[in-house]
Amino acid sequence: MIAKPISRRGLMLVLSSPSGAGKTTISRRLLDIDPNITMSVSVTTRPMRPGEKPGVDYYFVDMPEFDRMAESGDLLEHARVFGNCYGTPRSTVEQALGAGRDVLFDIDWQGTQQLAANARADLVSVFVLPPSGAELERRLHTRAQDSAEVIAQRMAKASDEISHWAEYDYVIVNNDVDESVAAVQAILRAERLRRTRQVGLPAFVQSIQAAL
Ligand SMILES: Nc1ncnc2c1ncn2[C@@H]1O[C@H](COP(=O)(O)OP(=O)(O)OP(=O)(O)O)[C@@H](O)[C@H]1O
Ligand SMILES: Nc1nc2c(ncn2[C@@H]2O[C@H](COP(=O)(O)O)[C@@H](O)[C@H]2O)c(=O)[nH]1
Repeated sequence: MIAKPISRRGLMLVLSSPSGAGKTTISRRLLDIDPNITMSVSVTTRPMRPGEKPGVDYYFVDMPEFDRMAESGDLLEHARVFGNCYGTPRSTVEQALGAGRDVLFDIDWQGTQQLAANARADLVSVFVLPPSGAELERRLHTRAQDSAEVIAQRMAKASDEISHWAEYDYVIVNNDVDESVAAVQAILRAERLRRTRQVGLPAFVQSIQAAL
């Protein structure tokens, strides 16, 4: 007889990195191959980039709306990054976790610290490093979505961002996208098997013992 899957708590998988290291690229690939993951779509006051879709890449809001959400507790975490405000809507995350789904976050170190302070047991954090500073700058230019001024501003902040690498559970160097995606999948696989996340284990073990 094949046993029913053991129920488990969903986890919060956070990817952080300096801008341009590849979080979005890795996230999209993970979402394509793993149906158990829900992406947390953030709200932001930053202008929409060419090709971005509202409600898919971000919920684009103005500053008064962002302040209203932050003040009414609608955001699980929020931070100012590169002069704009970003935050994670609470409701999607809570619904997904409640349904035993994993939630993927593309957020910075400030947001990760807030999640760690409020929900450490559910958090799995991964810091994505670029192979080098020169390659990081090349990627920001190749993406061709930000002005030279915005790229210069993000490069100027890269060292500060990277200084938070040691606060994360895992660190990967995004040299090759396939390898990075495989590394994050391996992390996910192990973290899903943690005893404390498998909330259906006591009942399952009891059912085995009862039949012995
Ligand atoms: N391993 C890789 N090798 C080469 N290019 C890559 C790699 N990973 C991502 N890229 C490219 O680098 C650019 C930046 O990637 P991406 O937008 O995923 O970065 P990000 O970390 O999400 O940035 P941001 O924080 O600004 O949102 C994109 O053009 C992407 O195609
Ligand atoms: N603390 C949070 N950081 C966020 C959130 N959404 C995105 N981000 C981070 O902002 C920068 C810039 O993103 P970009 O899309 O403008 O390039 C990047 O480091 C993201 O990880 C959020 O909800 N909270």
